[in-house]
Amino acid sequence: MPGTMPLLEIKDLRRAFYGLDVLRGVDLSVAPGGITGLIGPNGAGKTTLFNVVSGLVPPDAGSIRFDGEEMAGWAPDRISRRGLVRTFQVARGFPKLSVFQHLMLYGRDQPGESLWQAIVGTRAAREREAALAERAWETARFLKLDRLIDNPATALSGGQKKLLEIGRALMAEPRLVLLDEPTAGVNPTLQNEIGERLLELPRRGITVLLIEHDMGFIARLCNPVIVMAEGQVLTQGTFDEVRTDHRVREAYLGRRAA
Ligand SMILES: Nc1ncnc2c1ncn2[C@@H]1O[C@H](COP(=O)(O)OP(=O)(O)OP(=O)(O)O)[C@@H](O)[C@H]1O
Repeated sequence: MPGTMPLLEIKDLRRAFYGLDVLRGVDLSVAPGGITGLIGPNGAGKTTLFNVVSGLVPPDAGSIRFDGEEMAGWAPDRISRRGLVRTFQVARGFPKLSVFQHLMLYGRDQPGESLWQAIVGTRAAREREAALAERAWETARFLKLDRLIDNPATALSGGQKKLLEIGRALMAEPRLVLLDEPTAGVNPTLQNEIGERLLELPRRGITVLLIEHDMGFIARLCNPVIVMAEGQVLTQGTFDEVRTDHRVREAYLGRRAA
């Protein structure tokens, strides 16, 4: 939308590893309220961009403004408390915990909660725990994981694990979620299911930026689509615009030929 302040605005973001320039001056912005796709050939720097934006890897240079606030170089927990949360390509987890426990764990680190209150079991802490449990249930229902809420997370299928990973991000009450390949390795039925859930997020006030290699999924969900290649943003537009852009084709073909 013209005139709308971007929710996320990245300028000239740079990061190298052992002399290899992986992010070579990334400029992009994400408007609030939609699902933006981030695509590009393997090695383009997409996951590294997520790592830097979420605070896992500090940038060498550049600016990351979220909702108008500069957060380049901040620690991950400070960033997520501000409402910018990411998921990982390979869902990480704790083998012994149930779906419910996983969700509760990720809802915890909220402003206003103190460990001391939790230890002494004040009324405020009990109320907070109850509210958190309600949110865990609501999140599980939203993702259709409620039937499985007491199961160990390890017993979930690959696709259900992906849903749980999204659920953990939602427990942090984000305003922006970065999803790294939310449907990689998932069967088509569950992929559709995940897509349907994601389409709901903007209606709940959650903006989405997602990396995906499945172009059908990108076409169905994402507008705009940002294309990265060799550590920079190559172009952006609707899926059809970028699909027919010869520079995008060359970037993909170039990598395959390499
Ligand atoms: N911590 C690191 N140490 C060294 N090199 C790294 C590190 N993180 C990323 N790289 C390198 O950065 C380059 C870009 O990787 P990145 O994973 O960001 O690309 P990508 O676009 O996400 O690719 P894919 O689509 O395959 O996931 C790769 O050459 C990778 O080896």
